[in-house]
Amino acid sequence: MHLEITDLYKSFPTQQGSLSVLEAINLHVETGEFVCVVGASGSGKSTLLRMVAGLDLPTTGLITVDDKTVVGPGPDRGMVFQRYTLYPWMTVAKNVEFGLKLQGFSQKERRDRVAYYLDVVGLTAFAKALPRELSGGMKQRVAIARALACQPKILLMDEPFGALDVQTKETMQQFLLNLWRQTGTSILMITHDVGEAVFLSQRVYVLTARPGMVQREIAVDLPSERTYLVKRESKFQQYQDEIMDLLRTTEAAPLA
Ligand SMILES: Nc1ncnc2c1ncn2[C@@H]1O[C@H](COP(=O)(O)OP(=O)(O)OP(=O)(O)O)[C@@H](O)[C@H]1O
Repeated sequence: MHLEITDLYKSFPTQQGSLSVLEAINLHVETGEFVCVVGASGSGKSTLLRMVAGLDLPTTGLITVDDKTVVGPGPDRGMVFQRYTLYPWMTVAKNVEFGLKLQGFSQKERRDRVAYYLDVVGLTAFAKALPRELSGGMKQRVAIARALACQPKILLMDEPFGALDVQTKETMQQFLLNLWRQTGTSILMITHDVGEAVFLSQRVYVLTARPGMVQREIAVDLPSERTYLVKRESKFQQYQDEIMDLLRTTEAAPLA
């Protein structure tokens, strides 16, 4: 898997004229990498991820996955959003199965994959539960299982733990890190939580405030087997401080 974003610009038409949101973005993710993009609110992080998902198109520039240009959504990219996007009337198992049905997998293949990925996220016992019976963290685990069930080449995550309380968030970060190590999935995640980015990723792209440009690319040289204890190490703190300082140095351009 090779995701490449080349010279990407994105602007939106507004009543005051064109609003430039992203400029000159160059970014890549390789097989099995965990990469985070951090930036201030409004720096275009969600817009960037939506374009990688094929839900919106760049104004200029190119996004490719394995040399194929992204022109719309596809099963090679799985998406997990901040807000729970489960179908409330479907059981956990049916939610995970949904994308597989759309893709025309046989009943047996669907059953096998649902069982496998519910096990991966530790929710086998909740297969028949409805989303309203689950905690926030559990709902996000279902959303992750649903995305993984289609066996995408890359998982795209938009602030997946942004709506969770601090403790659940920490549990989910550890869960995601273990899952990433077990499955070898490539992950591109956006977050405004700097500590989360350092804890999870191998590389971090730091965006400037709007318009978002890549201000710095930072390789996180911490062991890949991490627990919360790594957050107490001085190296972790140094990465966190470096990124926070970068974020402080830029201010958003005026809206008009
Ligand atoms: N469809 C749209 N039309 C016009 N402007 C838009 C549209 N989508 C996003 N924007 C603007 O683009 C800018 C970037 O938005 P985006 O949601 O990508 O930022 P973000 O970095 O993800 O922010 P946050 O961290 O607050 O979620 C914002 O100023 C937003 O108002």
